[in-house]
Amino acid sequence: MQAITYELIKTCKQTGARLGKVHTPHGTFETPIFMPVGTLATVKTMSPEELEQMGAKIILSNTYHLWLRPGEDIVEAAGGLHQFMNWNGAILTDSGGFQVFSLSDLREIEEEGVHFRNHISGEKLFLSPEKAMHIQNSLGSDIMMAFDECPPYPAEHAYMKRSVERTSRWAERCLEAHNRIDKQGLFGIVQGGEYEDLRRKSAKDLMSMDFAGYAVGGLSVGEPKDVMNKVLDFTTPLLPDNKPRYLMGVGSPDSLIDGAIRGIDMFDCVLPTRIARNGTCMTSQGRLVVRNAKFSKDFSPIDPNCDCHVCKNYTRAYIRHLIKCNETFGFRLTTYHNLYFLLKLMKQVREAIIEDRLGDFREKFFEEYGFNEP
Ligand SMILES: O=c1[nH]cnc2cc3nc(NCc4cccs4)[nH]c3cc12
Ligand SMILES: [Zn+2]
Repeated sequence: MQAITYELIKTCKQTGARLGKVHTPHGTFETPIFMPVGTLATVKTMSPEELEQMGAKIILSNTYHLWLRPGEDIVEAAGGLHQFMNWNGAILTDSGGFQVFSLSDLREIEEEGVHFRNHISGEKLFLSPEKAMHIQNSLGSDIMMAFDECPPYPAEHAYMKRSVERTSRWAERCLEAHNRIDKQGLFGIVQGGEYEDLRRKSAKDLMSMDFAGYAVGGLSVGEPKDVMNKVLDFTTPLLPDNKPRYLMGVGSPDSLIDGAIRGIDMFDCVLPTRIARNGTCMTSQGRLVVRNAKFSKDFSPIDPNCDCHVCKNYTRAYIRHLIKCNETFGFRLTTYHNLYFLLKLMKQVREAIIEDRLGDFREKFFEEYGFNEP
């Protein structure tokens, strides 16, 4: 029995968005959904209890980081990642390829795998499809990602073609190495950059291999938003209706809505937690830099339209004070609110899909948030 199954509930009549359910060994979640990122086995400054309280159902963690520190053997000895970090919801782990390219130098890509330098100790390391699968098996994540190459943006068509062909061969090797079908689901990652012919080839290759779900990779790497939306316009329709579709690394409110409209079910991004730690909050009226002096005597909540625990109990003046004094509690408050804001946004997207009005919702949200698109 597959560990991960997808149930299509409804498609929005106004857009290409769809409401679905993903069943995992650690619970079921509705989609479209946002997944908070917990790279080092913690969603920075949040406790698992707070994540549960705010409605998070699935979080992300990183194979590369946990392999380096504390080591997959220690996580396995703890009984796996869920036990180690005391998180009972679902966990998805990225496979490490992207992190190697975005964090390490001295990278050599070969057919066998990637040689690189540990970005902390400087020692030489090697990661292959088989090794990435072994580490994820030890971590015990519910959803594992195939080992892929995410080429830089932009990339020549010739390079991208060779890269897609190798990523397809690596995907095959990941499937062969994946031996816990009943406990862990494996998603393939579609590459191909902005080239429709290569996206078609990548999707066709991966769909012939029958993964539990499909990610659209190679995006949110510096390309303009209209390029991302164009790639999604011709890529998501290629993917099967009965499997989850995951857009990697996307997390700004406008991109979440535009990705859902184009048929994406799952999103992750470090944005909400990263900007929170420098005192920037997402609100229904746009971004608010709460450390700004103009909020020093502002005793209103971060977002008057937000019903989160932070907005009910704390003021901009107090949070600004904490951030200015570099008090950890201040970062906890901005992080909690930002995550709650995106989780609630996706709940509103799901409601709009049920009522066939996601296009109207987009227009109203964009206008209030201040996105310049009409
Ligand atoms: O093709 C991909 N393959 C596997 N993991 C990814 C993660 C990704 N994360 C982003 N963007 C978000 C970022 C996070 C840090 C720097 S960019 N784009 C991504 C693309 C990929
Ligand atoms: Zn709030």
